[in-house]
Amino acid sequence: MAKTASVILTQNLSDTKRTTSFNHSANDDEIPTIDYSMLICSNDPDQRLKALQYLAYVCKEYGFFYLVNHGVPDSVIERALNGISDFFNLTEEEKMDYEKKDSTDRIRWGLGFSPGDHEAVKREYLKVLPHPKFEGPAKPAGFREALEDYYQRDREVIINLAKAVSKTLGFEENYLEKEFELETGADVSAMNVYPLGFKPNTQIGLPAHYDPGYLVSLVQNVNGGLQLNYKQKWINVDMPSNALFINIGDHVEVLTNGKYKSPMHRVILNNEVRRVSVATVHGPSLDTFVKPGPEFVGESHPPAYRGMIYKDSLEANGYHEIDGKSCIAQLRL
Ligand SMILES: O=C(O)CCC(=O)C(=O)O
Ligand SMILES: [Fe+2]
Repeated sequence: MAKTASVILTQNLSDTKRTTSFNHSANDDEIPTIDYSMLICSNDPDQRLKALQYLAYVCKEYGFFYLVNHGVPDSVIERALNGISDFFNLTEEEKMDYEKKDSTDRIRWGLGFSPGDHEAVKREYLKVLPHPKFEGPAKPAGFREALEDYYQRDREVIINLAKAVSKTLGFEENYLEKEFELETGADVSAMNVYPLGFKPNTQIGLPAHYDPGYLVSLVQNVNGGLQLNYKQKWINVDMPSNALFINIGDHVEVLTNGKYKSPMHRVILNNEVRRVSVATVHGPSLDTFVKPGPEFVGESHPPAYRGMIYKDSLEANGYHEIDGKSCIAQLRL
C-alpha cells in the first residue's frame, strides 16, 4: 500500500541520523534596514525624501531588506505564528482534511522533500490565498481569525510600500497599483515549519528559488535558516524579532526590465528551536498582463523578459510550488 504523506512525515521527523557532507553555512553580512515610519509616516519632507532615496538604493542594489517600525502590532504577528504552530501540531488525520489535491486548492497542506528523496521531509507547509478573498482553515479554534488579522495588517503595509517603490522608480505613487491591478491582487501565503534533528548546515529545507509577485513579506518565530544570495554569496537573515523581511518579487523584475531584481533565496535546516515562517507573495491581479514597462525599454535596454498573464506565469511555476521551476527563468528572453 502506498504510504500517505503523514506516515512519511512521522517516520522522518523521528529520524535524527541523516547527515551528508554538504556545508551550507553562510556569511553574516549586513542586510539593509528600511524604517517604514520615516518612509511613510514622517511629517518631515526631508526625512521622507532621504528614506525614499535609501529605499531606491536598497531595491536596486539588494532587492531585500528588514522593514522596522511598520506598525503591525507584535501581538498580531505572535497570534498568527502561534496559530500556525498549533495547526502543525494537529493530528495528522486532522491535517489530512487540507491535504493538497490540486495546485489551485484555496487551502492546501503538504510536505516538501529533498529533490529525488521522497523519504526525507524537509518542510511542512500550509498555503492559503489571503487576497482578494481570504479563506482559512476552520481548526484550530481562533486560527482563521488570527491569520485574517495578520494578512490585513500586512497588506496595508505592502500597499504603502508599493506606493513608495513606485516613487523610487520616478512615477506617481499609484503606478504599481495600476500596472498590477492591485485592487484584485492575488496574494499567496506559505506557512512553513522545518524539522529538527538534522546536523546544522548540512540539509536544505527549501531549495534555492525566486518568488513570483511584486513584493514578498516574511515573518518568523526565530532566526536561523533563511539565506539570501547577494553577489554570488549566501547571507544569513538575522532580523530583529519585530521586523518584517521584504523582498522584491519576479514581476517587479519583469516590469522594470531588470532594474530591480528578485533575489534568490533558500532555507537551510539549522535550528534547535522549531522554526515557523510565513512568506506572503503579494501578486498582481490574475488577469494582468505583465511585461517590461515602456519606460524601462530603450535602444540600450532591449526587453529582457517576455510578457505573460500573471495567472499563466503562476501556472508555469506550479502555483508558487517553489520546489519547482522558478517562473523568472521562463520569462527571461
Ligand atoms: O521559510 C522561509 O524562511 C522562506 C520561505 C520561502 O522562501 C517561501 O515560502 O517562498
Ligand atoms: Fe521564497
